[in-house]
Amino acid sequence: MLTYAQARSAILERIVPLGTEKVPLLEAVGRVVSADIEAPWDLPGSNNSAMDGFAVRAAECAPDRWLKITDYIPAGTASDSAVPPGGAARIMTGAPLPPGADSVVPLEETEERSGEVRMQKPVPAGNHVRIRGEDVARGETVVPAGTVVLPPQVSMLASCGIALVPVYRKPRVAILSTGDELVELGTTPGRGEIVNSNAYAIAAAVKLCGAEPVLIGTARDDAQSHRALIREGLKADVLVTSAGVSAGDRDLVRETLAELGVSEVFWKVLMKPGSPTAFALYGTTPVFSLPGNPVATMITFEEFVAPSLLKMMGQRRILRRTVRGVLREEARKKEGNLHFLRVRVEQEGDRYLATSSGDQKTGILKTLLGCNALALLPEGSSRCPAGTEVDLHLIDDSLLRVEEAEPDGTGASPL
Ligand SMILES: Nc1nc2c(c(=O)[nH]1)N[C@H]1C(S)=C(S)[C@@H](COP(=O)(O)OP(=O)(O)OC[C@H]3O[C@@H](n4cnc5c(N)ncnc54)[C@H](O)[C@@H]3O)O[C@H]1N2
Ligand code: MOO
Repeated sequence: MLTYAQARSAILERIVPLGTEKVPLLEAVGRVVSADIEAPWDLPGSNNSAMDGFAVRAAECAPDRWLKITDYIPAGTASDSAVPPGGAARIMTGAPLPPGADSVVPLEETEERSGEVRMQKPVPAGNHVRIRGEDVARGETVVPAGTVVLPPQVSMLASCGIALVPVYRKPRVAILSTGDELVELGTTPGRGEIVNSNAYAIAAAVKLCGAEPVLIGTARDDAQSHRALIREGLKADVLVTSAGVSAGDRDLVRETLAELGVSEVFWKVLMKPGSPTAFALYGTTPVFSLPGNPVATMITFEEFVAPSLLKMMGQRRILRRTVRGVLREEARKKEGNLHFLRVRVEQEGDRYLATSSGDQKTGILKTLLGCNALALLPEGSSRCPAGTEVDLHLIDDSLLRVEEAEPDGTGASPL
């Protein structure tokens, strides 16, 4: 049986980025640029004013000299008439500097009388002038391949007039539930039945990765139903199945996959929850068979599927931030398996302290809601006393945010 680390490597070394596509600028947000993007023009496109004021010839601006106002250049216009010696052009922020002018004097540093203006202090050449191309030169790479598109990239791409952005494709992830006990959301379960929550949990996690979930339904516990839906699922970029993957006599997922030509890379991992996980490939299409217990489903998604989807989308940061931390209380486990303990981590100075979020049985879902990290209790030990140092996979970023929003929503910084 593979260790968790071996299983994760066995998966990730087989995952390759999907193809690329060009999408409208706003659809590129959060996605990864697949080719270097160059500026088609200089930014700014001309020498222009950084202030509302007067465009002047600096050398003509002796203190107490009145200059004739010869032009008016609001933003959005451009003037070809040169500022004559002894003249000044009224200019607004962003408007191109007229010929002859080499400096701008802000309004508040000037004094005006009918048709004339005087500068209150000496004017250096080049004052408040933005030089053509000083931000970006035409042909310069403004967004390199591999960059995640965030608002600053959007600002730059829009400034460059780039309406279609080359990005890695989002995988379509088929989600297949299995089991006769499942009823759909909206139906009250009868005796022996449960709601198919895994399909929704997996879909939510797929969405948060930036990929596209496709719920393809529930396979009943018979070979024909499994075959039909797995065939359907294999048309997607990724297939994720839930349940039917352990030792039960109605666990049909693995044998149906094999029958349909899907090659298994591994089954079973030395981890808890999640030991019956299987991973297989259909050509290059990854197939993840996750165990059915909802906590095991979520943890194996988090540890195996999420990094794979991110890698397929060209992301370079595919793993959660891992820090070393200390258990506040003793934890017991079975020797031989790596245990993922649901914990709440708090930072005290430069130390991370982890407290169990409650009952750790795989059947207890509640404690997954209350945790912000998974603590990895190593394979070799059976007892981890308080104070044991462990790896912590931080599964939400609340540790990085310090300001709390007020209940009315005020108080939180948007950035
Ligand atoms: N003899 C053995 N029995 C079990 C083993 C084992 O190694 N030998 N492993 C146990 C472990 S660990 C897990 S985890 C489960 C995983 O089993 P399966 O993946 O085959 O899943 P099922 O048995 O079909 O279901 C397990 C559990 O999850 C519930 N479930 C299933 N689908 C959904 C869904 N879509 N939404 C919500 N809940 C779901 C299901 O009702 C069961 O309670 O096997 C142990 N047994
Ligand atoms: O390992 Mo199972 O995945 O405990 O719940």
